Amino acid sequence: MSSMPKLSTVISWLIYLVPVYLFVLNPLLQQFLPSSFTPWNTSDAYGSWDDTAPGINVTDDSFISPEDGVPFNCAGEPEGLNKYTPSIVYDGKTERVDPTKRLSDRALLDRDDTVRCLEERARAFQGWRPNLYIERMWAQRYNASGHYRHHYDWTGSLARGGDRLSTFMVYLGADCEGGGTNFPRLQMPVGKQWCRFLECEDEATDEGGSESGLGSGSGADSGAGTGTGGEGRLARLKKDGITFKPIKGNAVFWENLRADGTGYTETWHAAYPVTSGTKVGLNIWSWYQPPRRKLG
Ligand SMILES: O=C(O)CCC(=O)C(=O)O
Ligand SMILES: [Fe+2]
Repeated sequence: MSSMPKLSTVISWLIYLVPVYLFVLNPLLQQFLPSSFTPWNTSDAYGSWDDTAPGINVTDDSFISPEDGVPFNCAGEPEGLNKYTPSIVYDGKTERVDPTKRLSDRALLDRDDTVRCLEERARAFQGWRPNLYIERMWAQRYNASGHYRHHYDWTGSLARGGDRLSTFMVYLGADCEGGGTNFPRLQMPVGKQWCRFLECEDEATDEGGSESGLGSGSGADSGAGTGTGGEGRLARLKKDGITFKPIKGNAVFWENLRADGTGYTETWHAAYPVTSGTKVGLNIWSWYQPPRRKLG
C-alpha cells in the first residue's frame, strides 16, 4: 500500500534539491538555453532568437553608429555629405540596385556634431532602450519620378540575430510636388487638423488635374503606377490609407516590430513618385539585436 511521504521527508528533499537547482541545474540551463526561454530574463520583451545566429557585427561602423563616447555639440554646423550613388534594395539576403522598386540616390552622412546629436536624440526618444543601435545615416535624394515602392523596413530577421525596430522618416528637403509617404493599410484619422500633415480628399478636388504618376496598384510591392489628375487622385486617396506630405523639417516615427519580435504588416509603405523638383529624405533606423550568449 502506498502512503504519502511524511512532511519531514519532503522538507529534507527540498533542503537537498534547492541547492542542486540553484548551483547546478540553473547554471547549466542558462548556459545551454537562449535567455528567451528562461523566465527570469524579463529585461526585454523581445527574445525569440537563435543562439547560433550571428546577427550583424554591432561594432561594424559601416552599418551602425557605435556609442564611442566622442563628444559632440548639438549647435554644431552640419558638415559631411558623401557622394550620392544609386540607392539599393535589400531583401534580407542581398543588396542590389533596382530602379523599378527604388529610384533615388543616397549619400552616407559623416558622423559630425549634427549627426551625433540626431543619434543621441533618437536614442533618448526611445528611452535609451537596451540593445538598440542607431544605423549609419544616409540621405536619400529623389528627383522627378524618384520613388520607393511599397515595402517594409523590417525583414523578419530577429530570429537570425537582429532586425529594424523603428524608423524616423525625416524630410530634409521637400522642394517638390508629389513624393508623399504612403501607408495604404492605415486609416485616415478624423479631423481637418491632420490635413497639415496628411494629404486630404478635399485638397485633391480643389487642385484639379495637376498631379500624375501617383497611383499605387494593388497586391505585393505595388507603388509607382500612373494617376489621372484630380479625379484619379481623389479615388486614390479614398482607397490608399494615409499619405504624409513631405514638409521640410518634419519627421514621421513608427515602430516596425511587435513585442514578440514579429513585424507589423501595417507598416507597409512607399515613397510616392516625385512629380517635379527634389525631395531629400533621411531614415534614422534603429537596429535591435540582443546579445549572443557564448556557448562553451
Ligand atoms: O521617402 C519616403 O517617403 C519613404 C522612404 C522609405 O520608405 C525608405 O527609405 O525606406
Ligand atoms: Fe521605408
